[in-house]
Amino acid sequence: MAEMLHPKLTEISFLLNNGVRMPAIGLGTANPPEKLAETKQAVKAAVKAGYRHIDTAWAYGSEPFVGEAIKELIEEGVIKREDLFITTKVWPVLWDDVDRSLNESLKSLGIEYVDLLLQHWPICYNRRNDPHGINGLSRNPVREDGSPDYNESGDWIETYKQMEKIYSDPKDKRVRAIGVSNFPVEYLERVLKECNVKPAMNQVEMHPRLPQFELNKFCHEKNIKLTAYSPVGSHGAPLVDYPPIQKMAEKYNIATSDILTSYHVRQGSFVVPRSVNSVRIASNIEFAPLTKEDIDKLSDLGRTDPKRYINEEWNKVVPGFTGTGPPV
Ligand SMILES: NC(=O)C1=CN([C@@H]2O[C@H](COP(=O)(O)OP(=O)(O)OC[C@H]3O[C@@H](n4cnc5c(N)ncnc54)[C@H](OP(=O)(O)O)[C@@H]3O)[C@@H](O)[C@H]2O)C=CC1
Ligand SMILES: O=C1O[C@H](CO)[C@@H](O)[C@@H]1O
Repeated sequence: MAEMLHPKLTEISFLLNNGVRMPAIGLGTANPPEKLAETKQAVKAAVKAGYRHIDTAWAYGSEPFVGEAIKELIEEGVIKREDLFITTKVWPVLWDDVDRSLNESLKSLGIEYVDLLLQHWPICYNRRNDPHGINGLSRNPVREDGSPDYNESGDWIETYKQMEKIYSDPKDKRVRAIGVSNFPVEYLERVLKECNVKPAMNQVEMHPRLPQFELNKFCHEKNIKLTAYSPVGSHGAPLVDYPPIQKMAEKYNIATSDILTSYHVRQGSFVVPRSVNSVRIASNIEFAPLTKEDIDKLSDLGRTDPKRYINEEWNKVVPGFTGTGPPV
């Protein structure tokens, strides 16, 4: 029997609810401090391997390196700015100053617009100066007793309202689409009720051990796309060594990481694996034609062995974004 030909994940894209086209797979850039500078060569390797979508954030400290890579790729004639899809995010220390956040991101990235701007977390922090922080601000401010320094009178919806104002101004060309990240269903419902622009995206931790059944159902019904972060289990890629997923990879004669990326794209979602290793960057884009039964089997791990990898102290105020996640 002739072998089936499949596209690479980098050749697949989906439309957002405002008509903007977004490549299905992007390179994650939340690199640890000791690997931050490697972001530049990672982005260049990714683009040369076919990626056209880069996921970054004000809070990552990786924007200047993403910017250097974009500049060189354009100068080398590899791509034009409009060939790339750049996502960045507003961190909760700038919850009430989206204009500043966006301008700092654009400056660091060396570009005039981003393709997608996300509210990173529905949280309001107080601003504290920190010369070692991001643009002089502490990323995760804490009080004397070590607890997160939330702004108790702040309302997280203010961030989204400022984002939609920028997006809706016909003279302001700085963002092509807006969305959110780490939003549970009840928070999305509030946005839909109180705001005018429907979020195009909700970026959340998602993989077979955290399949986000409820969010998938809600977002599908409302035409809000999902992006899966930490698709291989974040630092050290623990899901790549997870036996049930390895078994699925053997069936398809493909790398385990490709099962983990294809799992989302096969369901119409976006995925942003991170790597600074050019071999892994290029190998994470093979497409596995998973059947509905295979996807159901993988998602069942979210019932039998649920696990959340991004589980930080300050996430705990967001319902469903702590512990092993929402009940399934
Ligand atoms: N909105 C949000 O709140 C969040 C968004 N994100 C976004 O999602 C991206 C991805 O999530 P992240 O948490 O970084 O974790 P990932 O699940 O992408 O895992 C990254 C780790 O996996 C390793 N890795 C990647 N591919 C392979 C492979 N094929 N085989 C073995 N190891 C591999 C990398 O190491 P190496 O570099 O050595 O290859 C790195 O240690 C982030 O970079 C960021 O852009 C992430 C967390 C939260
Ligand atoms: O986007 C993010 O990345 C870090 C973890 O890598 C997390 O704190 C934040 O939500």
